[in-house]
Amino acid sequence: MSDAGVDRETVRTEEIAAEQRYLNVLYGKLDDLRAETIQRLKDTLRDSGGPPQARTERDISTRMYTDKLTQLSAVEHGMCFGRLDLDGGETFHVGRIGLFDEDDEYEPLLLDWRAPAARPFYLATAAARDGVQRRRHLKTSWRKVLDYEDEILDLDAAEQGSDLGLAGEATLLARLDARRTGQMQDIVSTIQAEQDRVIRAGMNGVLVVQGGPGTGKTAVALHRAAYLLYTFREQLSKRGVLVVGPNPTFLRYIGQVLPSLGETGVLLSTVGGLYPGITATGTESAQVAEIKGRLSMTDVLNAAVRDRQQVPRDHVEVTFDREPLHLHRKDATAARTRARRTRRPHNLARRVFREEMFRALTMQVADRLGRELLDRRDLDEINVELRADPEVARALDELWPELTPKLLLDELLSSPERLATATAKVLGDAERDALSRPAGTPWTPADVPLLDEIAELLGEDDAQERADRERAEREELAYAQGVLHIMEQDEEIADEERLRVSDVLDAELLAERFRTRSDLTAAERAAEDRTWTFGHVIVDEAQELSEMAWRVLMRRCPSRSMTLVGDVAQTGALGGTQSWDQVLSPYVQDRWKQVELTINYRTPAEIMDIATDVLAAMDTDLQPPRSVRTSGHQPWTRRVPADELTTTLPGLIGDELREVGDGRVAVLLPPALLSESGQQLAEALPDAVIGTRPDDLESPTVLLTVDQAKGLEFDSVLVVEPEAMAEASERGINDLYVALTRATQRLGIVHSGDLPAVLARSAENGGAVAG
Ligand SMILES: Nc1ncnc2c1ncn2[C@@H]1O[C@H](COP(=O)(O)OP(=O)(O)OP(=O)(O)O)[C@@H](O)[C@H]1O
Repeated sequence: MSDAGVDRETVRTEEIAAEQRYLNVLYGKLDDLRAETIQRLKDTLRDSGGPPQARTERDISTRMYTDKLTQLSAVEHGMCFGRLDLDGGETFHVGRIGLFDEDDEYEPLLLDWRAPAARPFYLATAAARDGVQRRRHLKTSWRKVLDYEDEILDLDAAEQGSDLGLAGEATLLARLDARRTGQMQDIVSTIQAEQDRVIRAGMNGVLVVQGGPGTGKTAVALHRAAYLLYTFREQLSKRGVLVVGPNPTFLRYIGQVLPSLGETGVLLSTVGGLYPGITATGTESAQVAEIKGRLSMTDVLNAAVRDRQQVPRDHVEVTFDREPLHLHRKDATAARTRARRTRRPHNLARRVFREEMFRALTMQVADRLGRELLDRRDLDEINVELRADPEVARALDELWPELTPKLLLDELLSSPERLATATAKVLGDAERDALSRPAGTPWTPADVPLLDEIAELLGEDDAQERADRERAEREELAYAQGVLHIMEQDEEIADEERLRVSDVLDAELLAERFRTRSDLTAAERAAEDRTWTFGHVIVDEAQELSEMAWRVLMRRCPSRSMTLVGDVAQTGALGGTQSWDQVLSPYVQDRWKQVELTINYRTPAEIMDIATDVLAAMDTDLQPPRSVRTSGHQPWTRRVPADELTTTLPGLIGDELREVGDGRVAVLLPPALLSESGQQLAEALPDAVIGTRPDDLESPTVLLTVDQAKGLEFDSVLVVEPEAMAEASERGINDLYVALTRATQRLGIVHSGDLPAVLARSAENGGAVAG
């Protein structure tokens, strides 16, 4: 090594040692904070009894300290990842949380990445330094500093910088090249400038983030949730943030990102998961889901509800007081008109209908007895008796029943007559018949927006339910208090010296007993309450949502403080979005803002070249995102006779598995082929699964449809029968684009017929290499 080389090495070793000393101080601080929080939690848990107010405060403290502990544990790995050296000689370290020095007037030891002062770490460039001289990315493993990357922001650097304007390029590329684990990782240490602007955008109004595949939309959406909770804590901790993803597998994939960012005030859900008490496990064709997603379903549901407000053809006869009593068409029609005129939802207007009917029936009975002989009190008595009569009640229920959303929708879809009446003005015969299904069929995700809509049309007479809930809460509270009391009596637990972390874990479990009460986070409460409104709503893969799904989300967010991320070139759902304007204008007219992400962090340039041809074949003026890197692997194609596909694929997949080592391989198949041959393929390979459950992504090989792979990524991807994929639906070409852009390293295309014309370049470039 030359002298200069030796010098550089010495400097590097010294710098690493200095950073290590600093990190030791930070971790010492972290340990102190943990110990202090554990102690406070112990004190809170030991303290029991007292008036309800004191208990409520204790519940809140328990939650607060438990949350804090979770947060302090989540930051252990990679707590400090960067440093900024400013013009005046000042330096700041940046990390996953903020730490302060109490002994030095609370000087910051570590800046939380979300704090305004940390912003130059993401935004400063050589051309716009913002007072920054040097940005340093630290490479650490747990508490150990391994290395660092420095960027000197001066004019020379400005001239030499890459045209993508990347910050911390080496650190970024190392992260992007890493093997995938089946779980998304946070990007706090390498957020890029265009992403930072989205993450830190103001909270008012609707922000649409349009970006091609791999531009970090999901990552940005999640970091934005964390940023908003940090910055607008007061506002958001009361109402919570809702993050909506396309399916449970995707939620599982992103589920770990937020806790590691230290946030718990967020509800992650699909639209299908937003109706409390329902797990939408049913499946149906894309065509049926599309029909259910149309805005015109509001007319169908309105008609379905009105259809449950009947009048007799002439009259209905019941026996009251051993005499016949008639519910006349004329009276019922008048009662129905009055009830409908109130414009109240069905279950609340029902009261008006019944009042009117009881009044008419009272008069009928009075006439029978001789009305002139009766006074007010007699009439009241008759009215009370009529109300108590089961036969009268049954007859009135026939005319205007109390309904639940589930009952109404199940009875609507399983009754050809009801369906025909409700859809008469809206659907043709074929579409109507497509909706028909047997009673008790499991709920599908597309049913959920319908149930939500019906819940609005029916209204809830929930007085009884609320009373029951409050009683149950009181009982649980009493139970938990009892347990705490027993703990307190226990000498061992009361002995401070003997309490250790394991005791606190038990206590955490105990605190779970308080779940349904005051210590619930906004997100937890929201999950149990259909009418909850959120402080902010973030929607990922927003292009997939139907018009009916948008109505659900808009109901959950009357303030319209929303971030919608998506890519209209990737829309797969038949009822999904082609234009953001079309989706949003009914709710906010033109009062929404769009920003674009342009850099692709996932798909290497070799693969993106091919995907770009597919994008160009779509009817869109969208630009493809620019890849930050090449992988050195040309995509390959392989033609295999159709009847040899299932026997040849295992060998091809095996080759890819060897290439990616401990990484992940995804095989993307057209839905028909997956259901036909998926089982046989999965059995022919070790550790291969058909991806139906959320944790299947952690398997080395997973077989999926494009729809299931949306939003996900893998080290290597095999796209099987691209022609069938492109022709499977109206949006097939979009699906093909999605399929091609899932790989972080390698792409193979396996086909039995001719390659679709849009993929001609893949055969030219990579050629038929495999096998
Ligand atoms: N600034 C960054 N630093 C490190 N990794 C990043 C950065 N931005 C994005 N990534 C990584 O790039 C990959 C793609 O990101 P993400 O899934 O968020 O993209 P997307 O736009 O949602 O893609 P798609 O539209 O295809 O679903 C992920 O592995 C993500 O961690």
